[in-house]
Amino acid sequence: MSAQSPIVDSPHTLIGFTELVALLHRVFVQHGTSPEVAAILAHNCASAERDGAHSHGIFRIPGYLSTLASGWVDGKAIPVVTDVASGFVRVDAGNGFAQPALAAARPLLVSKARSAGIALLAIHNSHHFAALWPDVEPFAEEGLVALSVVNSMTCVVPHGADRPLFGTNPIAFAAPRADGPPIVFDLATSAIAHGDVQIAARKGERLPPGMGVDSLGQPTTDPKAVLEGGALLPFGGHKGSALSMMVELLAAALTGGHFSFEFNWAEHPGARTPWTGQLLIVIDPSKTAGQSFAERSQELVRQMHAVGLRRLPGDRRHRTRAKSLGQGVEVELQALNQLRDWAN
Ligand SMILES: NC(=O)C1=CN([C@@H]2O[C@H](COP(=O)(O)OP(=O)(O)OC[C@H]3O[C@@H](n4cnc5c(N)ncnc54)[C@H](OP(=O)(O)O)[C@@H]3O)[C@@H](O)[C@H]2O)C=CC1
Ligand SMILES: O=C(O)C1=NCCCC1
Repeated sequence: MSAQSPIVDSPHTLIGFTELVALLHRVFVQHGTSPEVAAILAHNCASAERDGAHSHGIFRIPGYLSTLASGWVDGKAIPVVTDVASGFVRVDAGNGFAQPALAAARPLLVSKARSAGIALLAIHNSHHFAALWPDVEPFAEEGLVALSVVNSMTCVVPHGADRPLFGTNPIAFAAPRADGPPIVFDLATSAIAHGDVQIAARKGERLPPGMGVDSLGQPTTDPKAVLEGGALLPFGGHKGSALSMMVELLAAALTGGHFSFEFNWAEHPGARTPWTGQLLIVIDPSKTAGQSFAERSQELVRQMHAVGLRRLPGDRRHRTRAKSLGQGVEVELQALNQLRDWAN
């Protein structure tokens, strides 16, 4: 199995979303996951590709497969859900992927959020290698507000420090609104996601200034210098750094997962998935808001548009999604052929 895929800027082709999910399902099963885990990861990965979230779509498949081959992650893990307290659910992902752990705990989490108004899900012993928005958006589609954080692997220098410690540590948020898809944002707390640095390196592009440092800690715009011994910076200086620290605390310390600097995959060549933790908070706004929350969030959007805002977070994804569902998902031909090989 080659880790050199996909080739960016190669010819593209179209594939139906359902066909892509089925293809990815076969790829995962062929490479050691259970059919249940494969179904969740395939849908997640195809959704990212469908929405144009390329740094966490098909681009990630070689990393998933080399990780499975290395024995670093258990592709057949069965998550263990514990009902801890009225608003608190805990899942041990069993050294498996985080998304099946979330799926296993979801019914209990939603029922607690609906009865208590708020519920918290702590996932530990888990691997998250994907975009975070697919974890929160479905809650908002059923009228709930959701916030999630996950920590990754050490590659970000805390503001004011000399060496990397934090992960790229994304934060995702989703809220329903009356006249449109949920409001969703999902952002790395690093100046750029690690996946985008890899993509820039493959394309031979430079990074914008202020995103990374080389192995000597000197500012660089060379993505290879960042990947080969260098590191990333937090977005927004001390502010992004504080948020990244918060993600470490919530996603790892509070869940019982590893901090980004605590796991060591050196003895598993090919391992790419951070072995960390994830936190979700789900709120039922009907319990807290005096007026309809969805109407209030719609009003906020109206006012943002009134002051000239043209793009909400999530707008680009939804435009790409609509196009993909109409014409098919645009994928690199070489990457698609490789997936077909891996599926057989
Ligand atoms: N699993 C893991 O450990 C990690 C995963 N990641 C994932 O990497 C992905 C990319 O992260 P990142 O590079 O920070 O994301 P981006 O900087 O591309 O986007 C961040 C958010 O801002 C929105 N946005 C971007 N540009 C604009 C604009 N001009 N106006 C309004 N909104 C805008 C995006 O919406 P839209 O999507 O519509 O463009 C998105 O919600 C995320 O999905 C994240 O979860 C990152 C780090 C670690
Ligand atoms: O893009 C990133 O940054 C990451 N994505 C998946 C997990 C590792 C970090």
